[in-house]
Amino acid sequence: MMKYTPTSIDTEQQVMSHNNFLEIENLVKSYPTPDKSNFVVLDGVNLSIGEDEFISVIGHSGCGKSTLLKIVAGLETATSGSVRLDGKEIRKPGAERMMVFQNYSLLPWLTVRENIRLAVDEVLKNANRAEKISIVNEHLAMVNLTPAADKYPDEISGGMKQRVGIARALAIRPKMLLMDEPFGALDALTRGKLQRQVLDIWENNRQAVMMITHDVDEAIYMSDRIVLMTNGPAANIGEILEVPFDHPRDRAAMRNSQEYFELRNYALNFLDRYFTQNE
Ligand SMILES: Nc1ncnc2c1ncn2[C@@H]1O[C@H](COP(=O)(O)OP(=O)(O)OP(=O)(O)O)[C@@H](O)[C@H]1O
Repeated sequence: MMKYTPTSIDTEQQVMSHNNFLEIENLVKSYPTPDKSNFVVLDGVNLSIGEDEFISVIGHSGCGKSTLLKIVAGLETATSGSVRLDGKEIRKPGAERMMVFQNYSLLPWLTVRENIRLAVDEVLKNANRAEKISIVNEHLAMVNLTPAADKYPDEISGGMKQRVGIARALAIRPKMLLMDEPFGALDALTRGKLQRQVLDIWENNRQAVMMITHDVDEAIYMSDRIVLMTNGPAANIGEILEVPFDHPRDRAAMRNSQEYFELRNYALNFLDRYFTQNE
């Protein structure tokens, strides 16, 4: 039987081998503790992501995945090391990096359309009224929400709310999309549909994506590479797995392949190994 072999286990090599749109170098994040020592969350993370690459980050709870994503978003600052997007050091949030959260974070007093429009107004200050209307309509249609455009968040389902969050992030045309367990709160059926929808959008208009997930199948289906984190504290990148399937992807065909089976087992074994180590 064939066995999945990662193309490169050496993360230093990964930094060199991909086009460096997002570059994370020797990233350390620690928090001061009451006894005046430091709690080290991330300890020397090196990763680079291409401008049209979809990356997933998987690791056990508390290892620092959200912290890593928040530093890239500019919502947290690094203790040391550097994070650059397109050559520019990231120091604060910016419209070129949009975040999609697990808990939707929509404004309940605004309709679906108004939630998207608010972001467009904030960021695309030079667009005129007609352009803004057309951008909002285009992105409503992209996530199949045109019929629900005038509803309020509490009148729509979780899957629909997440589609609003995705449309809102994409409408301001970011260079990079950051997603923190975007499908985590959804039932399996809705999750599958939304994964397909996001992948369709991305396959038609590729951009850099960094997505946190707990789901190995989701990571394989959607991403080009899977970053496996070691357990915290002082977490790091354990391995980076290349996903050997071309886009557009056919989930059923992938699932039936030997390569899928081997990659999936490889990732699950990695996570099991780290889980049992710290039990
Ligand atoms: N502001 C903070 N102050 C102190 N410690 C923090 C702070 N934010 C996060 N941490 C700690 O950093 C570690 C990593 O947290 P983080 O939320 O990044 O993990 P995660 O991998 O995203 O977890 P999960 O999968 O459960 O969401 C945890 O031990 C957490 O308690």
